[in-house]
Amino acid sequence: MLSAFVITGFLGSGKTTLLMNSVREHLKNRRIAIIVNEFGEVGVDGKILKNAYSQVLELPEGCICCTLHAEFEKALWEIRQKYDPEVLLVETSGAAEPFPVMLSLQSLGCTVEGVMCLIDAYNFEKYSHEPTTRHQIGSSNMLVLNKTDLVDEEKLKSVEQEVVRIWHSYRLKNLFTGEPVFRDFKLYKTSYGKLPVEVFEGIFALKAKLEAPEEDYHQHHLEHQVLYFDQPLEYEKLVSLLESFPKEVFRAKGVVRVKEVPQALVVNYAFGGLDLSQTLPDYQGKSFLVVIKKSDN
Ligand SMILES: Nc1nc2c(ncn2[C@@H]2O[C@H](COP(=O)(O)OP(=O)(O)OP(=O)(O)O)[C@@H](O)[C@H]2O)c(=O)[nH]1
Repeated sequence: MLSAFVITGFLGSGKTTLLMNSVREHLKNRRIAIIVNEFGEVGVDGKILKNAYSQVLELPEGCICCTLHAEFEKALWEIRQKYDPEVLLVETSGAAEPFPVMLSLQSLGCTVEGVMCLIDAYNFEKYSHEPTTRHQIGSSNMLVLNKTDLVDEEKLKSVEQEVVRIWHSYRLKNLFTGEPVFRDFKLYKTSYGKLPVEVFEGIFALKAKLEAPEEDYHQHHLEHQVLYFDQPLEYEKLVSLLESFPKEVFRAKGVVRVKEVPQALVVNYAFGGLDLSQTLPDYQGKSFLVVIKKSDN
């Protein structure tokens, strides 16, 4: 049996960072394969992850929980044939719901060892009302309150209460028996996705056999646009561009060359916060920025 972990959580909550920090540390002696899906046709996470892992398969166009369902199953089959991994990690796009992914994993013979939902504790109230967020939390058995370095005790406590409340209201149930799929959840508080080794030891494995729901309940409330830059930008211009985004822009990410820095910069913008500290020294591709915003309809 191939062990699989699903890593879910809203846009910018820290999924890729968790893969870089905890997973790499705790599963370093295992044969790992990663499937990463992003919202938008250009992937950034895959480029970052390929610096750290040899077997990364990107599914950038579309969402693996709805339009890319068949491609996800094909990718899963291929990755098993090619690499024979011991552990598979699926990073869903921040706009995806994990349930259909769990279902595919089970139906293709993987053991779902755990579904981790990353919560951005700092920005949680800005996206907690999104239906996708609620389903992501309710479909998980590990709730990871991330970015705790950016919040005080009081805020963390209120985020925790709200997350737990959502889990109870939206927890996954077997459609036929009405039984909850996960009897309980485990809650972690961390920063930069640093988790204890127990998370990766298979102790939270999903025992229930999942059944497919009949209705298609997943809807996107997000849209995206990709901006390409032919020439390196001035650093200040890039910062002004990012700072000029309206609040409907939840997330922007990309790889952009600027005049002042020799390596391409990884752009990480989430809910008004900007991080330009990471670089991709070997990046040869185009300069681009994926901008994800709440859709008007
Ligand atoms: N301060 C702080 N920043 C964090 C933490 N975890 C992640 N970040 C930053 O948050 C930004 C987004 O992190 P990612 O790991 O790319 O988030 P993601 O969930 O993979 O993003 P999407 O794939 O777009 O949904 C990056 O700039 C990270 O460095 C944390 O615990 N504290």
